[in-house]
Amino acid sequence: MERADLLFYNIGQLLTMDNGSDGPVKGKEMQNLPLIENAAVAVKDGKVLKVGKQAELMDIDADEKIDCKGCLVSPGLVEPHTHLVFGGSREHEMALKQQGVPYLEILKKGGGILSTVKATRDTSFEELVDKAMFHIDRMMSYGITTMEAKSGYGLDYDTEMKQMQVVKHVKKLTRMDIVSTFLGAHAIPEEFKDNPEAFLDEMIHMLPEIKEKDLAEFVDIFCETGVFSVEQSRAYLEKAKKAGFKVKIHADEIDPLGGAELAADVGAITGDHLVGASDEGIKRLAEEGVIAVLLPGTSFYLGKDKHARARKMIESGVAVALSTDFNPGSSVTENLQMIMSLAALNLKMTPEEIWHAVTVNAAYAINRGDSAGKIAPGRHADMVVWNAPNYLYIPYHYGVNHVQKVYKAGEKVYEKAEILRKSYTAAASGK
Ligand SMILES: N=CN[C@@H](CCC(=O)O)C(=O)O
Ligand SMILES: [Zn+2]
Repeated sequence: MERADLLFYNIGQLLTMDNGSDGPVKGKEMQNLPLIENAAVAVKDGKVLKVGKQAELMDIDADEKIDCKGCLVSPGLVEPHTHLVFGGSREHEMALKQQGVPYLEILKKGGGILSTVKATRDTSFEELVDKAMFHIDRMMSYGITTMEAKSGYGLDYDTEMKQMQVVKHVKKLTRMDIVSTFLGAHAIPEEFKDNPEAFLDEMIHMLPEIKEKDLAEFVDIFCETGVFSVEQSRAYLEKAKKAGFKVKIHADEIDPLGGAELAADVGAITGDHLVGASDEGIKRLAEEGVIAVLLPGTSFYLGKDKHARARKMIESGVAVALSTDFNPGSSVTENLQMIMSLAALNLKMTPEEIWHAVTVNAAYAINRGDSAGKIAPGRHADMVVWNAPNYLYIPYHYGVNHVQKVYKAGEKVYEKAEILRKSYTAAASGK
């Protein structure tokens, strides 16, 4: 008899996300959801041993059998765009936004990103580690098992290095898989406000050391009005590629500058935000196979009524991924399930497309397509057992956490706590 360490059984719906082929799932293909009903999954040595109909797996002898009670089971969610490491917080900006002060105006006056830069420069390594761990744990509780983390709140050598060293350090403290991105070009610091080119040169000079110390896999830039122009971004990313990095772009987030076209031109793995992406830009993303990382929580939180054109992107053959954009200014949430609801409501994505966007496509967006985002034999058993009867339910019931249990490489890393009802149920029954 075959032996396993774990057997997940009585799974009502199992989203394997395994369509038998490699690469991100593009365009209309995102509608075809790889799903098995009445399923089971066997796990051995942290890896998936067998996946199939329950009847085919019940003769496997397992040390631990996990009754999924007819619920939904999916791969661990993948979060492809976060600004994880920062000092302080910006709750005071909420009132400014309510008074109608635009996001880029707050930045121009030295607030926004620049106020977090000041706080991050003033925060110790140890405090940043604790703070990052707090947010990582919360993301894990929402079902995320693989994520990306950007620097970008230092804007000087010491603090950018500190942020990336924090990420390197927290990787040793958590079961979360974390992919690091250098976003030194996130804003123009006060010291360089009249000479952005010199600032970009400073950031470029850091690249060999970042590479040598293995502190980041990706380089990213904020291409936006009042931040870095398309031409500055192009030159910067070309140099980053020469230094051996994969590249990403904060593109067309607020103003439509041609960031999507730039992402296609430079062969970026992803273009992120893309709220203002042009028709031509979307066409080019599809042609060049650039993954669109959409962040509907940011449009929601900034009070915008303009949203990324997900339907147009999918109809044009683009692979779409979704993310929280977790950061202290434009999207303050670790809840990727909430983003799934916003993608349904504001981006008009279907539930089938949304599940692709938070698993397999998000994994490819951070170069983890080979290891995350699918439940398939030989892969790490990163799995979520949901308190939900089916996959439609998660975007439908919004704003709350539906996770029952999270497993990372076959190890349980989170289980929902029970409400302590004993005293009042006893009182109600007169005992
Ligand atoms: N737009 C640039 N960066 C972040 C916001 C960072 C911040 O406001 O602190 C974003 O992706 O939205
Ligand atoms: Zn961002």
